[in-house]
Order: sequence, then structure tokens, then C-alpha cells
Amino acid sequence: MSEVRIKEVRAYTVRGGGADYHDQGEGHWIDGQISTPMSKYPEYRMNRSSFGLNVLGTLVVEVEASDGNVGFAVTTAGEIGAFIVEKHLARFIEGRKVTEIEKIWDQMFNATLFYGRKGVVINTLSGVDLALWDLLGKVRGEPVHELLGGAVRDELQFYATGARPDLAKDMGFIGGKMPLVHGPAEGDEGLARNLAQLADMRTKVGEDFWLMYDCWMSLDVNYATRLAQGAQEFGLKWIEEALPPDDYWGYAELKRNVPKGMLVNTGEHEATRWGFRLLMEMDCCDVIQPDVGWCGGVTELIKISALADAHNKLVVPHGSSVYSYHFVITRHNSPFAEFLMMAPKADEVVPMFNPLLLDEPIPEQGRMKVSALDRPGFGVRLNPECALHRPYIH
Ligand SMILES: C[C@H](O)[C@H](O)CC(=O)C(=O)O
Ligand SMILES: [Mg+2]
Repeated sequence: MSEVRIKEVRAYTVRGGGADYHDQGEGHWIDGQISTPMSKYPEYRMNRSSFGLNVLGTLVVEVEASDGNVGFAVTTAGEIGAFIVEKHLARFIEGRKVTEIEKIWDQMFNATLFYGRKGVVINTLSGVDLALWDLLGKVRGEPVHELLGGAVRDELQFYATGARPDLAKDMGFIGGKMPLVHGPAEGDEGLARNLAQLADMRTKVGEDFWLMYDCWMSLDVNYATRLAQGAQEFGLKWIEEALPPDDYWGYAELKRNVPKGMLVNTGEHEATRWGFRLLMEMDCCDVIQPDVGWCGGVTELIKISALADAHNKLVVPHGSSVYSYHFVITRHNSPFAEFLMMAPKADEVVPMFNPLLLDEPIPEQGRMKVSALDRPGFGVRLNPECALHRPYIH
């Protein structure tokens, strides 16, 4: 097994859903009015595709081994990511043993430091890392969660992100996270509307169901504090990504300001152990939400999670479908997982990376048995009906 080597790495792009789950058609809830850092410009307020949220598209990384196994993974990085993989990272991957994941990660990260560190470069690196874990699992005939030390519980439990927590409740989820609609530029009237929407949802779901607000980096400390204080009456469980990711100082202040018992969550757009170290050392939040396809892959998430454990922080990864499920099931400090409702009206459970993957498991009654993850690697296949494009060949 140790002699199995990586023969070739290939990078493709694909449009329409998949890992770039914001790349959806018209009328999808995820492209409705949602508060963003661009909402202060009225012309970019009504949907997020107007300012280019779906501009990247999905990157598919394939790694082929000398024994014929092919590992793959998907993330958000599109053509830029394909360029980086083919023209830069391939040299650190091809010819290496399939077990050399840590060394490959270190070389990819250090070799891209002069233009990387965060953002699309780390998304790309994450995609390669996940493909390597998929390949190792396939070569060994084991699911990734076994490679990570094995499941610590029999099943995953999910909350749902989407426009309809009331429907998510009926579908068996433990909670519903709504996108915040109005941002600070819409003033007190917008704030009142945000609170009215929460109040209305609380009436619909009853007392015990978790309700959360995802603010997608769009607020300032003052607004976020007022939102949190107003939302306490309606039992808001957490306020998520209230501030821009670089405002560590603001997060620390917000965490001190929110009502006792309300959680401050963030980290979806943070990357690497160094970024998360800042969040933890500055006591910015209660729960970190790394996206395994954006934070540095599984190799980095292992380190981030250990750091979080030592700081008594929970790790509830953002989205990322099977790549998150295989990790969450192996960690004591990840007690539940996120499920993004990708049906356009958030009224049914469809696979999160729909339509790109085949065999992508979905929760049933808000839960997923570990047996749903018991296939080699991450246990998914690329859907041959999704047209892949290879823009660069090294
Ligand atoms: C709904 C949010 O605005 C975003 O699209 C997804 C997200 O931040 C999350 O799932 O968390
Ligand atoms: Mg979020």
C-alpha cells in the first residue's frame, strides 16, 4: 500500500450548484434578499448574484493513483482554483505516496504563502486535501471517518439552514437557521422587520425548536448587539457571522454584549489554524464554524478542532456535505451538523451538493446513521450528467 503513488492530478470546473451552492437558478431562496456587506448599496441589495456571489463556480479535483484508484473532491474555487492546481500545486502531488498528505499540505501552503493564506487559494488547497483523503480511503477500502479515528456516535443530528425553519421542524431537524434579510443601511425599520420575522417564525415553530440568524458578515457591533438584545425575547439560539471576518475585536466585544445564554458563532469565512487561533485567543465566539472545503481541508480541520477543544469551543462545520459528515461523526466537540436546504423553496430535503454528486447521503428525520457513510473514501461519485470542463492542463 505504501508503494501506491499519485500518478496524476486533474482540475475541472462545473457550473450550477455543486460545491458553489450559491450558484443556483433564479427564484432560489439563497439568492433572495439577504443582508450582506454589499447591502449598503441599494443596487446590490435585492439578491447576491447581483454582486457576483456565484462568480467562482465549483472546482473538482481528481487524483489518480498508480493502482487505478481515483480520489476526488469538490469545493468553491472554479477556474482560478483549476489554474492553481494545474500550474502550481501539481508538482507537490504527482509522484508522491498516497499517504503523504501532511507533507503535501505543508508544501502547498508554504509555496502559496506569497499569494495565498486565505480565500480562494486555501479553498483550492482544501479541495486537493479532500481529494487526497478520498483517494487514501479508496486505496485502503475504508471510509474517511475510519481513517480519522472512527465514529464517536451512531448517528449525526442536523439543524437546517434555509428560509423555512417551520418546514424544517416538520422534517425532523433540531433547529432552523434563517438568513437575516435587512442590514444596518435599512435603519431601525429594517431592524424591526428582522425582529418581526423572528417573532413570526417563533410563533410558527413553538418554544422548543432552535432558531438562529445568519448575518453573513453584514452587521456592525452596535447593530448586532441591538439585534441580539431584541431577539432574546424570541429565543434566538445563536447569532452567526454578524461581523466581517477580520473584525476580531468587534467579535470579542459582541460576545461580551449579547444576552446571557445566546451563542455567538462564526468562522465560516476563516481559514487555517492561525485564523482560528485568533478567534479563540481573542474569545470572539462560542462556536466555530470552519468549512472543511475552505479552511484548509480535513488535514487542517483536525488541528483547528483540537485547538477549539482546548479552548472549550464547539466545532460545527459550515455546510460541505459529506466532507463535514465524515469529520463531525468522529469528534466529541462537534455534537451536531449543518444541513443546507438546497431545494429552491426550502420545502424538501435534497442533497446539499445537488446535482453534482451521486450517492450523496441526506438526513432522514433530521438524522443520518453512520452506516450511510460506510463506503470507501467520502463515499460519493461524480454525476456523469454534470459537464466538467478542464480549462488548464499541466
Ligand atoms: C444562508 C447564508 O446566507 C449562506 O448562504 C449560507 C451560510 O452562511 C450558512 O449555511 O451558514
Ligand atoms: Mg453562515
